[in-house]
Amino acid sequence: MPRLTDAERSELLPALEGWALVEGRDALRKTFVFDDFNAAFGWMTRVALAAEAMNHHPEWFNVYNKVDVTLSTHDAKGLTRRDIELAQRMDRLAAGLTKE
Ligand SMILES: C[C@H](O)[C@H](O)[C@H]1CNC2=NC(N)=NC(=O)C2=N1
Repeated sequence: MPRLTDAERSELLPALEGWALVEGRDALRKTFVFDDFNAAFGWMTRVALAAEAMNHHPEWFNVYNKVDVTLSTHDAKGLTRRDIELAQRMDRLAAGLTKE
């Protein structure tokens, strides 16, 4: 899986709501804020099943109602289409559940 080209980056990244490039690493990051732990962990469970089916796994850190997510393709040492796809799926699964 090739890393995203500059052209792909300028097309795909601005379309992602709330995701930002990580400094010093070719990765994307977003913090999801839910009502409570139940909502956060329920979402994580649904994302986990989708991620496993894609064979593409997030780096994430959960405290109570917040989930900090970092996406990167380890095999490619940077961003690929898979990261964009997982970001989109995460956003879709979180639709209507997040605060702000
Ligand atoms: C062996 C297995 O297919 C690979 O390690 C997969 C699993 N999940 C993965 N997830 C992510 N984020 N990046 C990868 O390169 C990756 N590779």
